[in-house]
Amino acid sequence: MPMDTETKQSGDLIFRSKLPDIYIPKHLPLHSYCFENLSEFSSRPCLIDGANDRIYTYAEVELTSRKVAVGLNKLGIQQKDTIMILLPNCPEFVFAFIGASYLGAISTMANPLFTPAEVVKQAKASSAKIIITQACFAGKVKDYAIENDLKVICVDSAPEGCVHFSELIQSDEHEIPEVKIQPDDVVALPYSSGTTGLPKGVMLTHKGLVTSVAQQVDGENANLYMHSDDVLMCVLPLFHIYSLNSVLLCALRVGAAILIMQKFDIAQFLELIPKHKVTIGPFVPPIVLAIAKSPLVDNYDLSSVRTVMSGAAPLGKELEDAVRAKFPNAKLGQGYGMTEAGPVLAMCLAFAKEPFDIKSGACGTVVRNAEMKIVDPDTGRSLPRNQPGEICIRGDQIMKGYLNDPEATARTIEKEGWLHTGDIGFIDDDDELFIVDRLKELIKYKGFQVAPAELEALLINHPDISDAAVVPMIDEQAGEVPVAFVVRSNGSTITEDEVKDFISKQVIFYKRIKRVFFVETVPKSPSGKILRKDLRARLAAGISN
Ligand SMILES: CC(C)(COP(=O)(O)OP(=O)(O)OC[C@H]1O[C@@H](n2cnc3c(N)ncnc32)[C@H](O)[C@@H]1OP(=O)(O)O)[C@@H](O)C(=O)NCCC(=O)NCCSC(=O)/C=C/c1ccc(O)cc1
Repeated sequence: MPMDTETKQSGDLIFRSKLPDIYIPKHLPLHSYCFENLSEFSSRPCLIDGANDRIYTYAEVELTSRKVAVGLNKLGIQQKDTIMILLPNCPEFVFAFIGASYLGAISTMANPLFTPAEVVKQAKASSAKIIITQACFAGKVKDYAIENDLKVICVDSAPEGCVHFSELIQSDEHEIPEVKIQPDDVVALPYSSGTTGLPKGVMLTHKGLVTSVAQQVDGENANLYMHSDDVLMCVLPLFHIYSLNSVLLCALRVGAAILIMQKFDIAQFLELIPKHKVTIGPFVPPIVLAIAKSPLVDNYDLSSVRTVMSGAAPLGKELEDAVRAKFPNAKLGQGYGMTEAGPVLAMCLAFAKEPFDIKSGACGTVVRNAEMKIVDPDTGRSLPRNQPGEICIRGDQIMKGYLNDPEATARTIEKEGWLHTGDIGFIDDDDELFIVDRLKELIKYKGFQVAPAELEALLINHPDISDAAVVPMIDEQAGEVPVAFVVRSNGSTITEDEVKDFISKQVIFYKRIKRVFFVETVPKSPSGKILRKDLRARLAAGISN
């Protein structure tokens, strides 16, 4: 009998999953939870390095992670300390993350393609005590490490002043210090700008990540069914929570193999799928687009894939239909996540062990053991089915808060525990969630976050710019790209290219400004807030410079 998925609670209309709640062992530290059933698959492949076909079994991954925990501890890392993982996808990423968890330490992850200033900002804000990276990126943190007496560990070779990762693995795993990890202790600290402002450290706890993974893959009728015969394509970067949670942690929990790709390359990607009989593909729309458009696809047998999931940005119906034809045996659907939400709010129920019918365009149904409501952004009142409003979520999986920023935390999570997403959507009669708009100012380039406030702060630093506003512009390849409305200082003749170059030098590629529109003033509310909606409307109406 279907559960009642809609209830009223102190005036709020609350939506729940069609799947019943389950027991979640949220008292366990994350590593203990992930490896709880290890004995069932210890000799099976855990990590497959796509670059060289090297396979690490579950037993090896667990042992190496414990050795790394000891190695980190010998370098001074203790419970509650933070390490920075500045790596592309590679086995060492996994050893470092799980190793830190064993110590009760925290991992903050950053994109290795960040500029030195971007990396240092995060290292400073998170108080990272060690930075783990590749030799080619070590130069980005060299000065900061010397000034602050930090160790830099390189996974491939050890340039002068750096420690080689292999030294960590030489430790005796029995020397792990005894630590008492509390469910509310932080284990991961990704950075996200949330609904407004600059990137902030998102405190994800052991309990939060255990709950999120369980909501996806635990239970008799798992929402995102996967098992130890599955092979997951891990091409999305582990330094973002999507891949870290829905690929790595979910796979570890069920004993599936994780096929690691360091960088997306369509030819190599298509070759690896039949070679390793990939069964589950967690993707983002630009990858789906590449598959739909590539003439190479027809040369490869993609019949091993049974699940294609898209998340992190909206997937249009046409694209969904176009890619469906490329995977003859796959179910296609979407998941909806946000770093602050732990990250998964909704997951496609066609991925359940006993699947439900779904509609294309939906981004799933709220996960089990959680509550969702849709509120009117003006009145705060909760709305019934089929009426769009701000999506809010409550449950043990959401973040503990933003690091050292109680005000931003209070703006995002209400006292009653509801996390506001800044996304506008509605729930239909079949409990499926559809996202229709965004309240928050965030720009998403291929699923990567761009915080307008960050670029605006850089722009107004230029002496020839007196004011600036950054908003998203629709782009076929990237989904959205950042564009700037700029007010020149008195007498300045600064050009579009000069503005673009000024920013390009300071930010990672996906934050580069693609267009500059010079204006007399930036529209603002009486309280000084940039009226981004007006600027987006001007773009939609086809502004010309
Ligand atoms: C794989 C993508 C889709 C495409 O990559 P690409 O084809 O290399 O294109 P890019 O535009 O990213 O990169 C292009 C540039 O970067 C360079 N590049 C690129 N990787 C390299 C490299 N490893 N070395 C060196 N140069 C490089 C590349 O050469 C090129 O440089 P240039 O020519 O100068 O522009 C890439 O954009 C990507 O990984 N996007 C996804 C980001 C992502 O994971 N976001 C998740 C945020 S968290 C979230 O929203 C959670 C949602 C969620 C939803 C559901 C859930 O279940 C759970 C969670």
